[in-house]
Amino acid sequence: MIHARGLTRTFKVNKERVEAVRGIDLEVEAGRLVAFLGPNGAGKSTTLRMLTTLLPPTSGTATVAGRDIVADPAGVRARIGYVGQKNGAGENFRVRDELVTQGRCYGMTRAEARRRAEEVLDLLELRPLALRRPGTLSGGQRRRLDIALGLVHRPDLLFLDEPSTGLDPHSRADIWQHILRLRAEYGTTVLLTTHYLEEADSMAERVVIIDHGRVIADGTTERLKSDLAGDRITVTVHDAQDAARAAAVAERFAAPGEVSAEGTAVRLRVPRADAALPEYLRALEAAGVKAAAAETARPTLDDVFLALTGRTLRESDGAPAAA
Ligand SMILES: Nc1ncnc2c1ncn2[C@@H]1O[C@H](COP(=O)(O)OP(=O)(O)OP(=O)(O)O)[C@@H](O)[C@H]1O
Repeated sequence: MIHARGLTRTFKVNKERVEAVRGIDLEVEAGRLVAFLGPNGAGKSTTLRMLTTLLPPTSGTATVAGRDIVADPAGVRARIGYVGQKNGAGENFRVRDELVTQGRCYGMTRAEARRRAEEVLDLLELRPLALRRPGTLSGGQRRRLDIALGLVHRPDLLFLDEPSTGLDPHSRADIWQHILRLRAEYGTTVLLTTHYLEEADSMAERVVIIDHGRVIADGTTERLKSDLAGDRITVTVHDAQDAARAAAVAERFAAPGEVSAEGTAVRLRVPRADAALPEYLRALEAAGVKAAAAETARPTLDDVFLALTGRTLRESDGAPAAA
């Protein structure tokens, strides 16, 4: 559905060059839900805007929904939906009429556009709001209208730039339910950007982490976590002497840099805690060290970002992008 090779985009601001995107390769198969995750200024929106033909690339090539983004931008646009960060609806029409007008813009007859407007009103649960003006809708309702507008022409591929940013937790969960339903019921391919770690973690099947205009990791959340961050095991023993011995035993299960002892607690990072913990506890017993307590924790995507960059995503948010 998306094949991109070496996409770059440079902006000139006054006399300075801002390298917003520095060479992105991307393959997305039909029916997938992919999240671009990265700090502010990482290049997520710029990449999306190139893939949706809103912005020409400085270099590189891409086909989206089978059409070349440079040679056939109209062909791409006819086959994709794009929901930007800013609201797509105007203020002049009521919700239903906005949808009909959108259909007309895509060349539908009036009757066809009306029929499709009714379908998307149901799809995004907007029917009770059909006669309202967009300006009177709540943030979450308005976002649903934006998504409905992006779906009027039945695109196979939907791009969503920060679909849940600025919404309260309830509305964010609601938007996600709609996105997941689109994919489950209609097989729509969805590529979205987010900087909400927890959302990318729990909702997306594949996460592409972008930093300073480059893809620094790409895979399922499970894979990224076990390959790049690993699970944490914390074992508490009875005194500092035992902790030192437990740390020495831990080095059989984890690399030396992944083991630490502090007071009576020993921490280690391993690819899979469920497999390693029983063995570690047995090895401690064999070494004559008694464990008082043991716990495991799955890594977060922030741990993955930290392992890759030495920074946390939260720290990076709001930091100016490197040029
Ligand atoms: N039109 C523009 N002119 C100049 N610089 C731009 C332009 N658009 C984006 N940039 C710069 O390119 C870099 C990447 O911006 P982009 O919006 O793609 O990041 P992002 O990852 O989407 O960030 P956010 O999460 O804040 O939306 C930033 O340094 C930004 O200031």
